[in-house]
Amino acid sequence: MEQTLEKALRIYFIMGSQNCKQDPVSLLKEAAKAGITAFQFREKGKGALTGSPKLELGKKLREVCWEHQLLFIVNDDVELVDKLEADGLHVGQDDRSVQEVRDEFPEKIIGLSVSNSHEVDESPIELVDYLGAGPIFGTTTKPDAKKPVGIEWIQDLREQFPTIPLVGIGGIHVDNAASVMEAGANGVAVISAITDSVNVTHTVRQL
Ligand SMILES: Cc1ncc(COP(=O)(O)OP(=O)(O)O)c(N)n1
Ligand SMILES: Cc1ncsc1CCOP(=O)(O)O
Ligand SMILES: [Mg+2]
Repeated sequence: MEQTLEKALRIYFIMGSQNCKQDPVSLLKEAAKAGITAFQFREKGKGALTGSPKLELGKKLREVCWEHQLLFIVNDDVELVDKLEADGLHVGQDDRSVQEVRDEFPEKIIGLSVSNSHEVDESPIELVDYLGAGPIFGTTTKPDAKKPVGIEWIQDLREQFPTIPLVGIGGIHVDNAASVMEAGANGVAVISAITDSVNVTHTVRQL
């Protein structure tokens, strides 16, 4: 990966088969051609694949990322990182600890979710490569999401960490993505903005 992580996280598409009304591989291809800059394989929740079907889908999605020089990040599933030769792993506050995953993957990109100051205070931020901040706006995509924190949370994090790569997540769509960037984020992480779009190419370009 030649470009900086900040630039690579600019349009960060997250998805699993459970989010898709169409074939996930075709959807990722279309989004990749339209200009997404990173992808997170998040096969999780109602209807998600497990075991070898999950692995096989992950391989196909990874191929698309390789073809388009997109970052390929795995959500939660530590076991899949090496199996899928992923560029990195995203963990939240209730997942494997940052210290453990950094010990296991010294060279991989590690992203961490932070939703409030307490989580920041309790997290070894110096061990992670980027932060996922949110949910910024209301979302129905993640049923167990915390309460929306607003773009003020991006501003707070940017003030506290002037240089860390930072993406906003949660309820981000074409009409509010600019406000997240203006608050200090390097990128927007989106699921339904793209999976529910009737014109993926147009949506990605607008984002
Ligand atoms: C970029 C990014 N930011 C935040 C999250 C959410 O992670 P987490 O809180 O662990 O929730 P799940 O996605 O695992 O349900 C993310 N996945 N990506
Ligand atoms: C995974 C995740 N983490 C916080 S909100 C969220 C869901 C984001 O989905 P959407 O972009 O559809 O609101
Ligand atoms: Mg998680």
